[in-house]
Amino acid sequence: MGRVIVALDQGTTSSRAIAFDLKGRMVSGACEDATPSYPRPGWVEQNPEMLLESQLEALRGCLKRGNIDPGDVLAIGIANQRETTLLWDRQGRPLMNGVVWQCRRSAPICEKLREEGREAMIRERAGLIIDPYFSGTKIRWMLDALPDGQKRAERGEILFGTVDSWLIYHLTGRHATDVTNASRTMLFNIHTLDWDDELLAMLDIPKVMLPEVLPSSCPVGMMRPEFLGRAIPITGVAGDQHAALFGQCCFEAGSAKNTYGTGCFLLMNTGKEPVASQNNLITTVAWDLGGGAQYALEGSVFVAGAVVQWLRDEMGLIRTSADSEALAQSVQDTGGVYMVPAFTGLGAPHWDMYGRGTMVGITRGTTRAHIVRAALEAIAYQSADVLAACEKDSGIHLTGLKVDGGASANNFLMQFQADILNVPIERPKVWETTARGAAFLAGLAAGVYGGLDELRSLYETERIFEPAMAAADREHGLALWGRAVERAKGWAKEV
Ligand SMILES: Nc1ncnc2c1ncn2[C@@H]1O[C@H](COP(=O)(O)OP(=O)(O)O)[C@@H](O)[C@H]1O
Ligand SMILES: O=P(O)(O)OC[C@H](O)CO
Repeated sequence: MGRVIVALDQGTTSSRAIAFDLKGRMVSGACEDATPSYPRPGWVEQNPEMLLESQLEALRGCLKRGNIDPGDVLAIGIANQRETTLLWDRQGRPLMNGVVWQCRRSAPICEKLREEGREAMIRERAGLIIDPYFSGTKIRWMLDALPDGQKRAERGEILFGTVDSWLIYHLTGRHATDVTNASRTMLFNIHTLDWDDELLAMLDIPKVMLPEVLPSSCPVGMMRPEFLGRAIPITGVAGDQHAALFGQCCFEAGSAKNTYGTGCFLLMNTGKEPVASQNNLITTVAWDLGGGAQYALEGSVFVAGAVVQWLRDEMGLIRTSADSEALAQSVQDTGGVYMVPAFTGLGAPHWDMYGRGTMVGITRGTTRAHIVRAALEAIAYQSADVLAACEKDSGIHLTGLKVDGGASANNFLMQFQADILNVPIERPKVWETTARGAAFLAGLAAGVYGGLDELRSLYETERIFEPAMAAADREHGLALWGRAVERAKGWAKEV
């Protein structure tokens, strides 16, 4: 095996390590479960030690499976689930379970921020909407829950980080994050690219607990030799959705990708200036290669592939996630069933933290296949809502959308997505674009790649799904979907 770049992709449900050769081809990979726990309705947690251990296990597995000598690993790049909030002490010991991005526990803190009229200020500085999704209110909740939490944090005894920081801290000893991850905290000013004193004061979060903010492609530190027997440079870090945008080579303003993983994240590159959303999207830092930030508009949908998992694990309607494809194709339509999988509220563009899942239109004739099809269609409808907002905000009409993530393997879903958007869907040969993006970021800083043109030349399309639905059917479907969404809103306040 020749020389490689290894990407660590720490996601919501799995930790993956993937080795790429210098042409960006996957040469080895390993995956370990990173299962979250759900201690109360709407709460989602992860054990920080488990995140680290599963990631290291995946790394070792990837090298072993590919027969890769650690000496041939030129650089490591990290991509991670974003917003998930961890607190640890200066010995690196976690102080409690990590609060996962999907967790709703800080909803009351968000409500208070809304009552205080902070919306416009947060949107202007952080580019974000007030929602428990982002790290800031999670940190507040955690400091309140820990004995003497606030005082200890003020004394510098407690460190905060998203999953990238947690990994970097343990792998290198440095307390650092990158601009993309920082831009998801609600504490970071996306214009100055620095922590924002007013946002910190708003939540009473001591600056001393925050990591140093780095570009997404730069020398981060050396992974200590104790892990693989020799020191290896870490030279790329980005939130997973930003890494996927990069891995999809969406380098120009107006290019966009949608990742179908646990959730669905549609990001559109908007260039060197942040675009303020008028349609309930968020403005985020796409990446910084060291010469300033590139920005993106993002629509985040909380539940996408996770609804398929739920049909499999809780409802027992399918045996594997992949089975959903044939079952959905076994019926002509959903028989009038619409499912809104708002299990953890609704993200963009609705932002209803009290929304909950619903299904409408069930009859005695509704079958398992109808329900599975309705779930897959819901993933596409949610993405359509987000894309419509993206087009309105940017004034750009998309001529194509690149896709990736576990559920993008589903051909029924991809065809339905093309139909409902009326836009061709392009699926790349390398589906692990998140990992590929992290490897590209690391490879640029390590001097493996000469620049963006070289990365572009490595991109290969696997399949294009052309839209084939009549306009009237599309409009009918979207209208009924909109009505179903209205029914899901606010439900947690009723029960
Ligand atoms: N063929 C498929 N059809 C539909 N959903 C799928 C398929 N394969 C995987 N999934 C879903 O995709 C998700 C896993 O995608 P992945 O990109 O690995 O997610 P994450 O990075 O969020 O952990 C799971 O929720 C799974 O249910
Ligand atoms: O773990 P994923 O791939 O579903 O991504 C999670 C997102 O980064 C959350 O914002």
